[in-house]
Amino acid sequence: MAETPKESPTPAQDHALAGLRDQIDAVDRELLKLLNQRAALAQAVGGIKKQQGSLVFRPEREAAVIAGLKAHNPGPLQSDTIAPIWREIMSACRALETPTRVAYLGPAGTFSEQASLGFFGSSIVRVPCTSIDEVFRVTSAGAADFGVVPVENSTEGGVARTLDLLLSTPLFIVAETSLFVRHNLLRVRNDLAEIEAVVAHPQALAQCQGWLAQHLPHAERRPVSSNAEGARLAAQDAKLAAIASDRASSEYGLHIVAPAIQDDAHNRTRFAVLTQPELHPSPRASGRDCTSLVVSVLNRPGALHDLVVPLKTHGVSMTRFESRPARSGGQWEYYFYIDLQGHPDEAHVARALKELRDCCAFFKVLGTYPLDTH
Ligand SMILES: C=C(O[C@@H]1C=C(C(=O)O)C=C[C@H]1O)C(=O)O
Repeated sequence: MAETPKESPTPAQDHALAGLRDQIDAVDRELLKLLNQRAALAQAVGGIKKQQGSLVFRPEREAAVIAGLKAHNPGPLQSDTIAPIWREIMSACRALETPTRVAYLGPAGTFSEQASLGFFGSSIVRVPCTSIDEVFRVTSAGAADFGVVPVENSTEGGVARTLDLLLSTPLFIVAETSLFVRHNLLRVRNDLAEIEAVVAHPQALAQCQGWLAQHLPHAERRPVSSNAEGARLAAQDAKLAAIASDRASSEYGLHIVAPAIQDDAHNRTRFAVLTQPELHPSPRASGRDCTSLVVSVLNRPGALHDLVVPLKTHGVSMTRFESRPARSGGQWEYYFYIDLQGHPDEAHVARALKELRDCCAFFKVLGTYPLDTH
């Protein structure tokens, strides 16, 4: 189709443009001055924290900063853009207090990396790991200050390995973050012919199974440790196709043969931010908090009903309830992963938790933290 010929700019328009850009330059210089003022204040906060021996990162404070700005945003900036902008600003301020080391499932280009950078901003020390187990190990050993692990996906449900490790390690959750997960079919060639195998993380294969069954019914599904690892392999072998992010396509120089092939258009993954309890105090109440628990009950009639009674009595909402086998020698016993709305510093939540603890054979608080601020 022929392009509509554009009018050439008039001298008046050119003059107006130059004037507006001069104003933008002046605003940018003012912003830079203010950002440096902010950074100096954060450094001063860092000095006090050092004297107190307390940690730099305060997820509840950062959540409150973002919520406050969103509530007072006069526009025209859209509210959704406030969180990513301020996460970067706070990341740069935090880095002046101390470097933050963040472990996640790598290599470069994974959704875990994207979630980590989205949450902590880009002024961090990246610690990519080869498995979810390694993220837990590295964080437990103190080689990273925080670990970021996928907990659940809106299509596929809980990430079994994360749930099992949350139960058995002392790390606790200090924050959550979620990510829109858009999977693409990536390949060296830009077509669907002669694909022998699709290589991806088992979660990604599962999230795209409808599309794969329709378009590549005969290709083998080959699970690998991460989608980025799949992309790396596909970059070396034209018979392979990977399922991975836009970022991975540029990282490994692959064509996006088919974009957005996930079966659910609103596919999201929720990640937990973990740390060692002795290093980091549990976040204080922010007003919009989640408390995650894992419990088990004795196998007797009405046990599950008894679990929810304290929540109903004290008006505490349960936002998630998920079971995992307890691996108790084929006894059909379960651990229940429960998310509650609220913080134990709130009296009604504390009362509900106490009564809940009394009716459980096993009870562990995995963490209490501010809800995700998009
Ligand atoms: C400056 C602080 O330290 C960090 C940086 C923050 C910021 O830049 O606003 C907020 C919370 C902390 O993660 C603070 O605790 O206030």
